[in-house]
Amino acid sequence: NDLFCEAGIEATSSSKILIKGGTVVNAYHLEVADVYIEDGIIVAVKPNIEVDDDVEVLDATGKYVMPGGIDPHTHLGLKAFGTEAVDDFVSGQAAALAGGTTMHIDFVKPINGSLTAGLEAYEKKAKKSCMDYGFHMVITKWDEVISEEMEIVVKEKGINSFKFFMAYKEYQMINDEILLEGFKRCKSLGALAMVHAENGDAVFEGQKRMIELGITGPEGHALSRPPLLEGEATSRAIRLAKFVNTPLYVVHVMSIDAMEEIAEARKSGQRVIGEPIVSGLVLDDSGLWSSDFVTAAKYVISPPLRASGHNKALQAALATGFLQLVGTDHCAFNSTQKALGIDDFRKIPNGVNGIEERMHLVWDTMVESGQISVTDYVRLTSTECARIFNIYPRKGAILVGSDADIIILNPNSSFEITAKSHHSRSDTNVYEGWRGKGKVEVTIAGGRVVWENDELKVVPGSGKYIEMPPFSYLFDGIDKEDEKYLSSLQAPVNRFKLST
Ligand SMILES: NC(=O)NCCC(=O)O
Ligand SMILES: [Zn+2]
Ligand SMILES: [Zn+2]
Repeated sequence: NDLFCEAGIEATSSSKILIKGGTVVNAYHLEVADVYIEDGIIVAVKPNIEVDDDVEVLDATGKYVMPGGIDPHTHLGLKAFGTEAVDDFVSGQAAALAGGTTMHIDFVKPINGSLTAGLEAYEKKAKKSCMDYGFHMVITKWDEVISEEMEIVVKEKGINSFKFFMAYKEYQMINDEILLEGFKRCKSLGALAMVHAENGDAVFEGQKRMIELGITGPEGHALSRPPLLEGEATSRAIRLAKFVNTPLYVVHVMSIDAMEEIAEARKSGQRVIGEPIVSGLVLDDSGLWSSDFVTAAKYVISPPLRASGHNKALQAALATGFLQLVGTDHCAFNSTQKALGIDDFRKIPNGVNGIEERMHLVWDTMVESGQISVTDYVRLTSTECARIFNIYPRKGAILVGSDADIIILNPNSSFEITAKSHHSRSDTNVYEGWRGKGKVEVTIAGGRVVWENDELKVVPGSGKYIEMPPFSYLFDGIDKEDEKYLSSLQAPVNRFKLST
């Protein structure tokens, strides 16, 4: 549970690795094959590869060899809620690697609205990275400077997504006018618009209502922002994205209400991506009612965990294609930080852990239970994220030429989650005591074995910043839809023009 990266424990493994005899799984195909890696790149995937003695050989017989997980939604070292998240790019990444995630995409928070200032700060935070990472950018205000900065970060800094908060009225909520401006700018740059979808004005009202009733404990958090407020904002964002005709990504889908809005939009042909997070998939709101404040407060996240039933519906939507990939929203605070809200739930820092647990919990809950196939697992935890953020097949695949970010998962082995044994700096874990089947026994990141025999061997500074180019597949054909729309307006445009 120490800081492995800071301790400077060097990876000992060779730059040439052969993974022998495992079942190699990609998003739409699996086969028994060997995987040969040299200098961080996969150079061969086929049966019976012969190698020299200087090659490290890992036996994967009876195990799955899969692309490392990609977590599309993390907040490492986030400064918010009057404090700073405990997991930074050192401990958060150590945790990720121990859980089979080899890349994450973190949200850059602007400084006084400035994107470039925010990005500089995050570049510093990420310097000691021991795994690959990318950035999304948050938009907190709107003017010509921000609009120009958006172009710079897309064209020069490798960022292809922007998030808009429809909640957090006191900090960073934007209104519909800014949402529209932002969506238009995203579209012109080929960048993906993302939303935290809750009606922030109504949440503010709901919070006042709870405080007036004397409900100050963690349960007040969930009671003040019910699913209908998530459904309303999701529906509004979807409709505004349709009006602009740009793709939309809804982060942390926590309720049936939001999920059904996404499903309806997708059924009508709209390009909307829905990202459930692992806490929303496997937990419910019951923990918020614990009589012990530390226990209850650890479950505070926005949008909140919902009543039992929402989680099962989100799992079903993920299994059947209405939702597309799984994130974590990893934003860990320890119990002393959560205690900032001991007298008022509005002051409890929002966020839960998950970066280390996601791969195991999705396996246990979705594959082990029989809801999805092993190939689906790879698609939902890795490949689809790489496609959406336009880095496939460099990431998200075990193909010749792909980065050697690989896990070996033993389906017959088991795992247990505890705050004592996890690698996060948090003193609590929202999945405390969870036991399940399917264990990530080996993690290879950037061609090095970084997790093996329950031990981390990571190299600070070895993680690379992954530039993500604009105009992912989600933008294909958007121009044709625009042309259709414009030609449908020809008749009214010409209606009162005199014929010459
Ligand atoms: N989700 C949450 O409660 N904390 C992190 C910030 C956000 O994603 O809203
Ligand atoms: Zn959020
Ligand atoms: Zn988040």
